Amino acid sequence: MDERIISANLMMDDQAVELSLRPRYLAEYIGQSKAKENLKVYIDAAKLRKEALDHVLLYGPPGLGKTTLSNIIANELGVNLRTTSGPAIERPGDLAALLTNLQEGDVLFIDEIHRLHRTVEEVLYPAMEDYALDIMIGKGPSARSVRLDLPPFTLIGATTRAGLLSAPLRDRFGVISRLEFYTVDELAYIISRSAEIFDISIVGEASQEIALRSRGTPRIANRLLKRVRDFAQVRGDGIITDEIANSALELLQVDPMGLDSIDHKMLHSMMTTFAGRPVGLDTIAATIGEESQTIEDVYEPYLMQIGFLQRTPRGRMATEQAYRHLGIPYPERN
Ligand SMILES: Nc1ncnc2c1ncn2[C@@H]1O[C@H](COP(=O)(O)OP(=O)(O)OP(=O)(O)O)[C@@H](O)[C@H]1O
Ligand SMILES: [Mg+2]
Repeated sequence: MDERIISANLMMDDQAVELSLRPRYLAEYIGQSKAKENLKVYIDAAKLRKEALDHVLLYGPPGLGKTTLSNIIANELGVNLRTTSGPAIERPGDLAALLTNLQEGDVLFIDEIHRLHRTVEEVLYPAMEDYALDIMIGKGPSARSVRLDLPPFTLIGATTRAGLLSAPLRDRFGVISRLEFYTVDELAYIISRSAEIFDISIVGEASQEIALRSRGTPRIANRLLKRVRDFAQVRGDGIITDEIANSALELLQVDPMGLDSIDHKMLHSMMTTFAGRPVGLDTIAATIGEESQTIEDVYEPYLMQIGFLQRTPRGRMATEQAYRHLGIPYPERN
C-alpha cells in the first residue's frame, strides 16, 4: 500500500477521519464553483418537478471530492444513497439486485465506474435510459427477454479516468462534471475548517503554508494537517504556528510546490537521463520504478496543472519552469 505523504489515495487510517471532515451540504463544499452552481440548479429543478435527477458523471484526479460530492447530492435531494464500485459488481445479476432494491428518486453511486465489466455495463444502458431491466429467461432457442420496470433513479458515476469510459456509457449521463484542482485560498479554508473540527489551533500563515504544498487536493491538505498537528503536539505546545508548519513540512519532504521525491525523480530523469528529449510514459515509469498508471493519474495531472510538464505527440517533456524549480539549466535548442 502506498504510504507516501502526498499520495492522494485513501489510506486505512484516513477513512474514519475523512468521514468527520466530509462536508454534508453544498454550502459547506468549498470551491468547484462551476460544478456546484450547475448541480444546484439541476437539483432544485428535479425537486420542483418531483423527478429523479438526471444521471451525473464526476471525474477528476483522486482526492478532489468526487465521493464527497455524491453524498452531498443525495443529501440535498433528500434521498437514499447506495454506494458500490465498478470492480465490486462482478456479474450482471449483482447490478440487477442493486437496481431493483432502489426506491423512487434514490441515488446509486458507482465509484471507479471505468472498471465496470462489459457485461455489467450492458445492463446499465436500458436502466439509465428507460429505467428498465432486460432479463433473459430460459436458455437456448426458447430463451426470451423480459423487460422489468425500475423506479426512476439517479446514477452517479465517479472516475479518475473519464477517457476509459465507453462512448455509449458516457453518452447516457445528462450531467458531466469535471472537478478541478483547488486554489491555495480554497485549500487554506478547508485546512482551517478541518483544524476546527479537530479542535486544534492554527495561527498566522500556517494554513496557507500547508495549502501551498497540498497539490491542489483537499485529501492531501487534510493529511498534511494531521502530520503537522503531530509535530505541533510533540515538538511544540499543540499550536500550529508558521514555524512548526514549515519545519514539519520540510521533514515530510514535500517541497514548496508540493512536489515529493517521486516528482523530483521523474523530472530529474527527464532532464538528465533523457536530456530533455520527449519521453514516453512507460519509459519514465520503468526508469523511476513506478507504475505508468500511477504516474498518469496521480503525478502528471498536477505537474501539468502547474505548468511543469507538457504532453506532446512524441512524449512527455519538462518545461522551462520545471528546470528552474529543480535548478537545472534549460537546454536552449528548441
Ligand atoms: N470541496 C471540499 N470542501 C471541503 N473538503 C473537501 C472538499 N472536497 C474534498 N474534501 C475533503 O477531501 C477528502 C477527500 O475527498 P473525496 O474522498 O470525496 O475525494 P474523491 O475525489 O472521491 O477521491 P478518490 O478519487 O480517491 O475516490 C474528503 O474526506 C473531504 O474531507
Ligand atoms: Mg472517492
